[in-house]
Amino acid sequence: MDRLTAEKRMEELTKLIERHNRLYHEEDRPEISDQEYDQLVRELIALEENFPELAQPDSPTKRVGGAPLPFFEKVVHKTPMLSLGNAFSEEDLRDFDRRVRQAVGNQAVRYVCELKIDGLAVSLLYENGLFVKGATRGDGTTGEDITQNLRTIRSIPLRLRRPLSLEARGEAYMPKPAFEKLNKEREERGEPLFANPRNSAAGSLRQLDPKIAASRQLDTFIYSIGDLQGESVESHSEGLDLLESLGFKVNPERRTYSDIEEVIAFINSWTQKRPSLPYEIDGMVIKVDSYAQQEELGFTAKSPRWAIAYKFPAEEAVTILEGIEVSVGRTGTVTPTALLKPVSLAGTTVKRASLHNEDIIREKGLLIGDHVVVKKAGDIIPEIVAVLPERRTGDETPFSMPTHCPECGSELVRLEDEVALRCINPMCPALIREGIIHFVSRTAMNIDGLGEKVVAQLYNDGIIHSVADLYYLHQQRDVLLGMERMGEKSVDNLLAAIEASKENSLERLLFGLGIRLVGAKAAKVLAEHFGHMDGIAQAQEEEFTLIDEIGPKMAASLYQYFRQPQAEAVIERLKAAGVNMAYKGVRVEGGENLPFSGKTIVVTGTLSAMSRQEAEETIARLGGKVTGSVSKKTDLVIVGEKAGSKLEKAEKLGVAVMDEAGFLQILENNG
Ligand SMILES: NC(=O)c1ccc[n+]([C@@H]2O[C@H](COP(=O)([O-])OP(=O)(O)OC[C@H]3O[C@@H](n4cnc5c(N)ncnc54)[C@H](O)[C@@H]3O)[C@@H](O)[C@H]2O)c1
Repeated sequence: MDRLTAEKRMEELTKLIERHNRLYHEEDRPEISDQEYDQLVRELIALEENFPELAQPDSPTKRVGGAPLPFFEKVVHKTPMLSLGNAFSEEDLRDFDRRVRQAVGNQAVRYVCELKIDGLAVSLLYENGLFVKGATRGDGTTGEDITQNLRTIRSIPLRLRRPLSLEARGEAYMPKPAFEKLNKEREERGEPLFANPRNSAAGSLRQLDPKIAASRQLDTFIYSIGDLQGESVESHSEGLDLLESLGFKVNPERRTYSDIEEVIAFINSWTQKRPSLPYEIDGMVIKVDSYAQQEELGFTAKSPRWAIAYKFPAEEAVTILEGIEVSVGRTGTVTPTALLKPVSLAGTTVKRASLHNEDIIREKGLLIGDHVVVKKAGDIIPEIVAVLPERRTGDETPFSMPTHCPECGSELVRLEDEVALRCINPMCPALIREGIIHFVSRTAMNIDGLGEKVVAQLYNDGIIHSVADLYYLHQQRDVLLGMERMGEKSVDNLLAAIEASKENSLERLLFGLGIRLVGAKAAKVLAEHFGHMDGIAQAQEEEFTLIDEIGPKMAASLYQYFRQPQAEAVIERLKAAGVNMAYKGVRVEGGENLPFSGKTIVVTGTLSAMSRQEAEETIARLGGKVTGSVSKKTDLVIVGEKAGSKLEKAEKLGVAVMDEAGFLQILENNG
């Protein structure tokens, strides 16, 4: 970037940040998310580093908070109440550790890790054990006198257990239940809602009438001691212990470590556990424990060099909807997918989000170019949860769903009581291709080495036209060898996996055919009931409905499927290739012999080997019942990476827990 452009952008950023500071710190009504704000600040810092001569002495990167409100008495802090430097990654934390160790020479360092409570900083002055004055941080030098409001918070002792004079600093916050209750009441009264518990706590403490603050159920955690008279402490952790013994509420989730890697592990554990807390935390604070070392490290204009705030990755992010792509699935349903301006969300970059169906586009009033809020649903698939119409510029354009299939051009239809549009052309390349992808998938025929890309290539190049053609691929070894990324070894493995799949029990084949409405569980029931494909293919519609688990719609779908000449041809070709058509399990009523029979199972966290849906279908195939939440009735919880509150609950209730490796072992043992 040239100097002139940088100068312009820096001015622009300064104005923007100042505006958002005012809205957030002075008016308690932010318009953008903290992540967006932090992004603006990081951009300005980077420009100031690249063009130091352009950095302004009063830049918002060097200032703390906002101006105190005029209708409160002012309190000048004895020592400034500063902000904290930020860390957004493990690398940032290791850099902090390197800086600290460099500054203190070869001395050993101990860190205290604390939760970063999302409220507002308060200063509490005590004289001879009595609470005499309480203030906000304000601009760091001067805060607002909110003593009367602070007196209403029960966890702030009005008299200490010993008559000491000191300043206690901490965070005043609104617990989640109180925040939800407050916003519900405001909604009922038609008043504007608070954006988050932090802003509602700040708003409550800056009321002129203490009765209002008293009604807001605020709480505190105290995290530092200063100006202590007549006694002394040598370290931050000792200070916290003293505060606790004097009657302050100090957060119990604090730990001391000497190795930054232990600090990182502790932080990561909280990234997962934080939803279970009854109050909001937006990160973790890491502080050098020894006061002597803190002194050596000192301060920048805005923050201490001996502490850093690690900010959790965003669970929601704001970005721009750049377009909508429409694709056709194996059952012909047409699904729109949002194409997003790439944004970082919970540790990954998100570029696409599911929109499920057109109704969502209409309900949410989405326009191309809109600012949207994206969230990771169940921490895996991002989705659009809100549109921000107030951020429209007028350049946004509406989107309408196509009337014809983007792959085969035939007219799309809406089947009765369905919201989604469908392509009903059985010869549509999308339906066939996606159908083959489903057929080879882990929960169906489980053919290793046939990923989506390989299937798409085989189909697009005209090497296969249906699932049956897979079983004749050995006749085209040379063609396979000519494909990209296909060496001798991978072709051999692939052909062996296809050969092995011929031995699968009937339910896998039946599920793999992708008959509308027939999921893994129904396929199992049918296979068990009929024992052979021929029985199913020849059955009358009524015969299906006599089976408990099969409803009239599925019965109709099954009957129609087997009356199609293409379906008949595919099954004949599969038979001719030697694909097993019989049920191989023991035909016992209810399938008691399956590993998960009669078990209620919950899956939580991210599995590495398969999607959540695949896992659930597999469990169903193995006799288990999958539910969404953990209770006393749950028999087993299967946990993947980043399992959160469900794992905790299972542990609390004493429910059995199995990791992914254990789960995969069971799958392996059960074909
Ligand atoms: N959305 C917006 O428009 C907007 C605007 C301005 C600021 N902000 C948010 O506010 C931040 C800047 O505010 P800040 O200066 O208060 O910095 P900060 O929130 O990043 O960190 C400093 C504050 O952390 C708090 N804290 C909580 N637990 C603590 C603990 N255990 N030990 C020490 N401190 C603890 C203290 O109040 C302290 O003042 C931004 O990074 C952004 O997240 C948002």
